[in-house]
Amino acid sequence: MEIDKAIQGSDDRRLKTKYDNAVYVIRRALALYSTEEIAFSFNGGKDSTVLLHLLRAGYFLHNTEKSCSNGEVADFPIRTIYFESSSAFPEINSFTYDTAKMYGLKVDVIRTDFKSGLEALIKTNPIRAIFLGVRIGDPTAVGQEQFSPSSPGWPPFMRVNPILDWSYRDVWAFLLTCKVPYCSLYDQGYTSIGSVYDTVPNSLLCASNPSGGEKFRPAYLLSDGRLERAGRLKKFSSHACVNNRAVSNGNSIACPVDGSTLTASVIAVGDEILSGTVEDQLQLLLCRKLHSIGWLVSQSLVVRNDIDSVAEEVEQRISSNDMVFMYGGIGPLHSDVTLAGVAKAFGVRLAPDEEFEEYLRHLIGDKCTGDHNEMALLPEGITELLHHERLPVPLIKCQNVIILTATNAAELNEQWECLIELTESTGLQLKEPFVIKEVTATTSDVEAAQPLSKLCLEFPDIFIACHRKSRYGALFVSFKGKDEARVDSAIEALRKKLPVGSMPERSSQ
Ligand SMILES: Cc1cc2nc3c(=O)[nH]c(=O)nc-3n(C[C@H](O)[C@H](O)[C@H](O)COP(=O)(O)O)c2cc1C
Ligand SMILES: Nc1ncnc2c1ncn2[C@@H]1O[C@H](COP(=O)(O)OP(=O)(O)OP(=O)(O)O)[C@@H](O)[C@H]1O
Ligand SMILES: [Mg+2]
Repeated sequence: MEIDKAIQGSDDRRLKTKYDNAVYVIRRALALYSTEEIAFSFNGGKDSTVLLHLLRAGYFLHNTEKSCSNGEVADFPIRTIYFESSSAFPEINSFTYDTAKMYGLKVDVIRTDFKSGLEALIKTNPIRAIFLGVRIGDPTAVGQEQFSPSSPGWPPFMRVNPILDWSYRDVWAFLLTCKVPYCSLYDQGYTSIGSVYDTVPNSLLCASNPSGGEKFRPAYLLSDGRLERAGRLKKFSSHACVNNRAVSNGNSIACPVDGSTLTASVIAVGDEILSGTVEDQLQLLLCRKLHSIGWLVSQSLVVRNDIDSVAEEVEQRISSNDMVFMYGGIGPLHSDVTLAGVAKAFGVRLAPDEEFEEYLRHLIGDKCTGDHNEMALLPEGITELLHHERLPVPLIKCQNVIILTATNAAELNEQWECLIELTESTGLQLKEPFVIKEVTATTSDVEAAQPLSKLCLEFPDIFIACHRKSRYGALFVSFKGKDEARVDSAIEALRKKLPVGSMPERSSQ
């Protein structure tokens, strides 16, 4: 068996020990469960690629011992499951499918979230154990051992983690020693791969090339494996090279943001806003409030009152922002799906929260019905109640999602003030506010275009945005930055670049 031969022929003693231990775990599992009862969770990532070859070797060794046969593993009979997502890198997708073909894997492609996918799989198949490429150091490895039952709230199965104790270096030693194919992204500086929204090449592998562009060295050259997730930082992080895919996919801002700038997304839930029957005033107010505490708003959007739509947006925004603010869709009505959407995004269920129920009972009193109790269902295990004496009911925080119950500007002002007073428990750090200044210019867009482009290059730390209130009226140029003197310098620099007299006065602050 080529994998076993490659390892036995290597003089890397540490690798041999890791290999032997992993194969031992695999053979224990193969002895405990029948082939029909096990599955292999494969996603084309480096860790699951290592696991694939360990399983092939382990399966072969297990069988040769039983039957004394001697040969290659032609087909791999263990059911392979792949959770395909539209936000996966195309390279990951094609590698997964190519690998499946090359090694004769029987792949079940699942297009739902992990939990419901596994629920359906287990309902229709006798699966009792699933092999995963989880390693110590992965956020999901917390509390896991080589054999760990699935978490409470998940369908019942045994998680088998043969490479739990492998280091980043072990993974690359194995892949390179065995000379097996791996996803091409790892040769382009990616060191751990999530979705296109939260993954960029690891800046520690960034090497400038003579033509001035950026080039990334291959993943196996990362010397400190503890930094393998450095490319899984937020979109606007200073660690991420600007010219990367996650940024270019998501946002066209020239990115005048340093690593310390905190970013937020605002999500309103409301069919009534989307159908144009109600004007959303909270969005504007919330964006202003966030800027006033020095936060950058990276997206503000409205989604339908539909659990999956909410979950999809929340899932995307939580990984690329420091905080997500939500409003709308809270309560006992059929359309109040915000909390269910948040729970789904985090992969947890809604569960009764006694403390919250108590608050509601105080507020609603005897009128408490079954429906009202439904309001006390909160995302399990991730919810924190934000108490403030001026709030009749605490606000809900689920990890980095804050759910506001305000329905108008006055209520939002009140809830915001409470949040500001609660910064210690909310994580809502107060930063130096942005200074925003706006000027008008009487130039045409054609005249203004080039000077403005140059200005953006000269002032990369200032956001410069333009709009017109009427097609033939003045051009409004706004300047946003943390340093007022820099904002003023940018305004003066624009004045010098435009024809004399075309920037008459400062219109507002
Ligand atoms: C086959 C399989 C089983 C899983 N079992 C559990 C589980 O028992 N408990 C849990 O909290 N998460 C479970 N997860 C979810 C993972 O812990 C994790 O959220 C997922 O791999 C995404 O990781 P990422 O956010 O780093 O991409 C499972 C995932 C898969 C693919
Ligand atoms: N979409 C998915 N489909 C099937 N299995 C998955 C999926 N995502 C994660 N897994 C399982 O979880 C394991 C851990 O995922 P993780 O992202 O940490 O590792 P990886 O994708 O193999 O490598 P990398 O760290 O380079 O991304 C995988 O090895 C795989 O077993
Ligand atoms: Mg991965």
